[in-house]
Amino acid sequence: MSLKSKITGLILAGGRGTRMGRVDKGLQPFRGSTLAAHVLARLSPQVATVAINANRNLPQYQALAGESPVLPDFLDGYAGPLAGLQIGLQFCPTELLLTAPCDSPFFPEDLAARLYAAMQEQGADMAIAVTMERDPEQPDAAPFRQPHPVFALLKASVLPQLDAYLDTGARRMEGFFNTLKVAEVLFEDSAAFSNINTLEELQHHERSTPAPAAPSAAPRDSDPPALPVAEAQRLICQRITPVDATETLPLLAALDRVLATDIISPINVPAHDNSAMDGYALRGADLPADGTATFKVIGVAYAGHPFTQAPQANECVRIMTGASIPEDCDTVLPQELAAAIEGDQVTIAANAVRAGANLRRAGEDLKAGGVAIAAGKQIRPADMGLIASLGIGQVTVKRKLKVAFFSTGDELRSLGDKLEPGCVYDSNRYTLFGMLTRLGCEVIDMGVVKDDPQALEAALREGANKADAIITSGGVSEGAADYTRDIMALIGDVAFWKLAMRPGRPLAFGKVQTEQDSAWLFGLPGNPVAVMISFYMFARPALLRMMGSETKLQTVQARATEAIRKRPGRTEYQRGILSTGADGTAQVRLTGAQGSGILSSMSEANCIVVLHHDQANVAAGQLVEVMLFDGLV
Ligand SMILES: Nc1nc2c(c(=O)[nH]1)N[C@H]1C(S)=C(S)[C@@H](COP(=O)(O)OP(=O)(O)OC[C@H]3O[C@@H](n4cnc5c(N)ncnc54)[C@H](O)[C@@H]3O)O[C@H]1N2
Ligand code: MOO
Ligand SMILES: [Mg+2]
Repeated sequence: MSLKSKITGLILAGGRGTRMGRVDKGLQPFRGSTLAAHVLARLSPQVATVAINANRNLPQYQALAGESPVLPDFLDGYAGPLAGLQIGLQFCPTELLLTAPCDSPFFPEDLAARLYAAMQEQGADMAIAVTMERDPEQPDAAPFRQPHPVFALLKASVLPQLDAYLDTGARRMEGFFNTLKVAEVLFEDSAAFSNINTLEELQHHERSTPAPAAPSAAPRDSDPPALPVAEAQRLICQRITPVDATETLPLLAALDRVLATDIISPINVPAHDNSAMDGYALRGADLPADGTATFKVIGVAYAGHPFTQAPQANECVRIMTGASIPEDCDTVLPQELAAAIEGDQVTIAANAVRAGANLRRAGEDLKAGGVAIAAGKQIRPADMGLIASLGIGQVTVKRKLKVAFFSTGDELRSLGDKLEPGCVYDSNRYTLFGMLTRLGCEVIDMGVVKDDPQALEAALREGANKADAIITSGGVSEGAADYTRDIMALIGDVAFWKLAMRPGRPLAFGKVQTEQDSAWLFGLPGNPVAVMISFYMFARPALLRMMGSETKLQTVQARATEAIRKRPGRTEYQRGILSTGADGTAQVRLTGAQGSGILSSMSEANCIVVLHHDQANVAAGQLVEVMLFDGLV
């Protein structure tokens, strides 16, 4: 069943047109027909059938709708878009309803497909379009998220919820959406969702060049607001879900893998009360309140060789660290704290040891039946030891992630090739290999792919069939040979973002789909440092999430040894060298030139200085956040 056949379109034309002098907006003449006719032309190819919600001029709308219905609100008094939605859902003969307002004729031709993909992935009841906008009054301020709730794809089955919401007298769209699970889909082209509110705006659009039919047709911002890093990370994470498949491995083969199930302790750890010191086990009640007391040694307890007899008053047991505490004993005197030891007589002074001291209680580390390590943890050396301490020799982990990667560019030469004029050796594949291997992925190296649309398409298809994710480098910017963009968009649902960050400004993210399979695609920029930064900031958390883990990169604060220039409104990642200053505190200096092609300084660096979105220039001596390359564990 095609997607189109599952969707009914609804043009929302039931408003009062208050800002247009109460004219019927949808019927305003526009580029040879009417606004509503333009919306109908955009909507029809994406849906099985289109209905129009209108409350006035019904014959004119009916003429436009042809065989399809024109639906006035069921509620009285121009109750707003939710009333239109209600009647649309009542009519809706298909599983899904896609709405578009009658005054926004430029919306994307892949609106339905992209909203549907997000709805499916997130198991949502509906999906809405979102764009990033900038306040024209404050062009330097951070861009903000603008939801477009009138561009919504909904399950027809939410009608009872809408009826109940409207019955309360509430009319706000956002209020109703809060009762549903909503997926948000970021569209790069904010102009595509602009609506025509006033007659002046209508005249302005009427005069401007008519939009051709392609999706890129809507009037484009010359430079759409760049997406903040946190927002891009959120949008990526929102779409990605962990793989389901698991495998059971011997403990020694499970290092760095992600636990698929909780490790439940089958025993108390330690299994028995035992001594934390080499010394003498005794009953705390026998310790002297003042002066000294002498105890008779009645036996010896070794780790692994318990002493089974219970001491009586003023008797003790010589005990080694880790040995079980003999019955009735609750205190261990470290041997060096004895006042005197002669033969089998040990003399102890008052206050030499506190009753109850130097004992490790059964279960004080882990209780039998308790969760020793929660699912989702990447197994590190300490976890290996902990699991072994429970007597567990096999663990169930998430299956390895398969990640295909290739470099794009006619200028790239592989190792061993002659370096002709204008060419460079392909380095990105090597950094990607290293980063993916460190992350514990199964890597599929697909080599270098030329700037040739057919070769790129073949490579992306092969990657989608073989791997869970594809990582490419190069060709995502605006250059004349940057074909990757077009091919990615052609065979997948891939968005191209300009990010408010440096380096790593361009990034493509989405899904590549073939007849057989699909894979997530991370189209990283070509510049070698940008590849690494984009990988760490976006691909890494997404791949970890797919692996079932939520491990975050650790950061520390360090004093900048020099002033750092920073423009607010974007995140900057600078290569740094972290060390301990003369005063014993952490300090960081930059590695020098920060161009995104300068890989040597990435190699020299041991950390990244993260200068946050809103942060301005940093003065020497100020604290900055630092991300370490090498973790201890
Ligand atoms: N007009 C604009 N131009 C550029 C913009 C922009 O916003 N507007 N962004 C710049 C930024 S920032 C980056 S980063 C790059 C990204 O470009 P592409 O992703 O299209 O990558 P390419 O053009 O293919 O290559 C860029 C650069 O990197 C070298 N490269 C590529 N792959 C490799 C590799 N595997 N090993 C070594 N070096 C590689 C390539 O030779 C180029 O020098 O776009 C800017 N331009
Ligand atoms: O920001 Mo581009 O990402 O390095 O030069
Ligand atoms: Mg380029």
